[in-house]
Amino acid sequence: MSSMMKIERIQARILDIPTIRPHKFSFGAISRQSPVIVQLWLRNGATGFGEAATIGGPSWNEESPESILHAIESYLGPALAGQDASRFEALLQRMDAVCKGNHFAKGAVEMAAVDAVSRTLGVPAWSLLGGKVRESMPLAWTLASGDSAKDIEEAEAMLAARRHRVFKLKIGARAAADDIAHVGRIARALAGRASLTVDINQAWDGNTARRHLPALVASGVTLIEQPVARWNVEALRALTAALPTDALLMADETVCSPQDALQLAQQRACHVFSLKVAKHGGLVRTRAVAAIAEAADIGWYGGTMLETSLGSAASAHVFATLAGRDHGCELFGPQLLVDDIVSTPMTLRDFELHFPDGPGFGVDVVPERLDRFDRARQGLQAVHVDLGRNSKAATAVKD
Ligand SMILES: O=C(O)C[C@H]1C=CC(=O)O1
Ligand SMILES: [Mn+2]
Repeated sequence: MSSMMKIERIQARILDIPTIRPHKFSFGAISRQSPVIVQLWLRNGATGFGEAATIGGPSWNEESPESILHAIESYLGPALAGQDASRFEALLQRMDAVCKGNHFAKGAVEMAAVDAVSRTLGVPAWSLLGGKVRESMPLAWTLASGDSAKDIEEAEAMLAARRHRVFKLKIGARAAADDIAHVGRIARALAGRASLTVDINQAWDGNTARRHLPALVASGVTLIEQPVARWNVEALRALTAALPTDALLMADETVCSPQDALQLAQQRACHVFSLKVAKHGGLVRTRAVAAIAEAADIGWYGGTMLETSLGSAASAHVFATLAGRDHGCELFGPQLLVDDIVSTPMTLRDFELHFPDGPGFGVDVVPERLDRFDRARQGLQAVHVDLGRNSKAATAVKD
């Protein structure tokens, strides 16, 4: 069997898919996503797909669609040619030997290998990842238009359609007092009908966070994500210790490797990990980070890098297998994009995302859609985050 599972070829390409509206972060706004889609062929004729999405080029962390494509084409793909695709850990070790870091790129390749092997065996990917313990999860939606009235209108529509009742607000681009007022307006409008979380995406220093987190909790926010820089574990520790008991502090950018997870656990520097397949470097390593969460009595959240239905379904497969205490998920990337690359996306019903079964990740990529959004075919340039007039970077230049 294993010679049948040998990797014949790996190909990657960048897609550019517009978002349904600008999505604003503390560091700028995006109006398109540029996922890298990997296709992997086995000698047995089976094929699998993987995805790595970044946000605003390399604005979220060091990796960009271009760096991911380059790492796969020049290093990871050649290192894996002829290898047994079913030996996932061995593939990771080989990729680590030829390429330091580059977790997003490795994650996309490993995802394609898991898909191809699952399809060869005719089984769902979750069965190779430990077996599933859940069929669905509550699905959050991010309100990030930058305008309180528009965000409230959007939330009302989501509630009426029974799609989402957990809303994550992206803050940190404006003065903290303006953000607190924005969160307060939305909290009052949705009181008793929805829960609210905020993601500051590293925008605050420790003192700003210490001063403003109590007001966020007082207005009803129950989960606070990455308020300070990813290196600032000491501030995360102090904020976690001081947070009123109604709310939890969640690490995102700080928790990538199992070693990051262990450090946060040892220092009790958060209550929850946001798990994301891309930043952990694949499905297998997502499980390694989740194991540390469980052992340390830290909760987990099913995070997203705003992937298409492909990367979202792959994430759903690993989230389906995890033990420990979960705090819902945010695999809403497909709903934020104007179009999709699979024939039938995952089902969203009664505020829950229903996880697909297999074979593979249980979603089928439509080749013509890949062609339609292919950056090379569209002749588009690299995506840049829009620094806009609200951003600190733009203000700093003006000042
Ligand atoms: O969590 C992030 O930092 C990235 C992403 C996830 C949801 C969203 O709106 O942005
Ligand atoms: Mn985040």
